[in-house]
Amino acid sequence: MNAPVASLVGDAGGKDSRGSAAAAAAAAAAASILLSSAGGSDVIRRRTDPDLRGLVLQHLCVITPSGPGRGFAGAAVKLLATDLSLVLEPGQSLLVVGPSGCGKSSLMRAIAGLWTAGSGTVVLPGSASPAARGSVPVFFLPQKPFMPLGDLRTQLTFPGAVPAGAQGDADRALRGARGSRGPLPDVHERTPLLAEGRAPAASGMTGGGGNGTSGVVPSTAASETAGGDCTTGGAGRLPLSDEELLTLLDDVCLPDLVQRVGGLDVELDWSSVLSVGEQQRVAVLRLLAAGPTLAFLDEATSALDGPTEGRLYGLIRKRIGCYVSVGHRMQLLQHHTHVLECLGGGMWRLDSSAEYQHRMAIATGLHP
Ligand SMILES: Nc1ncnc2c1ncn2[C@@H]1O[C@H](COP(=O)(O)OP(=O)(O)OP(=O)(O)O)[C@@H](O)[C@H]1O
Repeated sequence: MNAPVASLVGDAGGKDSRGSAAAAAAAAAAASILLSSAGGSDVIRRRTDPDLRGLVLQHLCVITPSGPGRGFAGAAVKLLATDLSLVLEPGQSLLVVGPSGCGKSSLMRAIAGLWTAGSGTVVLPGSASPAARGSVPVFFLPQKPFMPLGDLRTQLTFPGAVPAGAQGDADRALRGARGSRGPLPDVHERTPLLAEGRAPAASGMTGGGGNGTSGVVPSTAASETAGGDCTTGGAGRLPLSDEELLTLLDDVCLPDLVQRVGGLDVELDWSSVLSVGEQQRVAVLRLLAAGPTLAFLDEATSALDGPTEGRLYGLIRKRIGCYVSVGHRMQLLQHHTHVLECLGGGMWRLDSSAEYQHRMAIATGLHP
């Protein structure tokens, strides 16, 4: 890999689009390209790099799906993000914020490889080799965790290690999660990453402008199981000993769960017997157990009280090198280094957490 970029970098496709008027014009132009080409053959291109420890987005555009069997019947294509480029380095974390329905989850899913409509390039960490054990490149936590059939141990270790050569199973699971919509495309060719060596970020970059239409999910994308947590191929650190599981349960504020349900081997209907907040804590345990290079958390702690959410994010911050979250609570800011604000109509703004808080304080009159 090329020399690391010093800090998270956002740009708007090389254009000077910091001014909101310029950005708005770029987004409007992009929208007209997008809307006229919706249903065409453009796709979000995706690559993996075994040396990458973070995330690279290049000119990413995300739109709502269109065409037969996709999206909402008769609904117009909606621009969710335009011309978003950034580099997330190890130790950096991104909080995606914005009004309800502006496209935060869709953007996250597009980046993770679970959403197909758009254009641009996403580069994700990959396994060093198919047989490599000890690291899961990418892990995705949805708001509502998937609780598979099985005993408590199965819940805690889901989705478990992906054995070498089992990518076909992951692909099948992904295809099932996507509603069997056509074949999974091939992995795009590898090209040198971070080759541009972007300059350190100027603060408060805004964006908009780009093109793209419908999509692609390569076999190296994060695989999802029935809408639940997902990982990319490669083996995780599982299986875990009972002692390790008990320690992790303690970590995620479920110290008495094993005792309460009657043991690790007890089988119950877990989505009924555990509250949503408990299920979210189980999902965070899975994340900590897997120890991925890069994690995506889509409102994954939304059902938790503030102190518990803070404690879990404290652990994530310490143990997961790089992560992207969608969330609404201001307290999440302290657990992320940068903020991507979705402004609607595909527009966005990228700030450091401190800059974002400063702006918010001024906007709400809390700061002179
Ligand atoms: N499969 C789909 N087909 C077409 N449009 C969709 C699809 N899924 C979501 N959308 C639309 O995309 C837009 C963005 O949805 P998304 O869930 O990404 O928003 P969000 O910002 O995460 O919202 P919230 O904060 O309420 O969770 C919404 O208008 C939604 O209706």
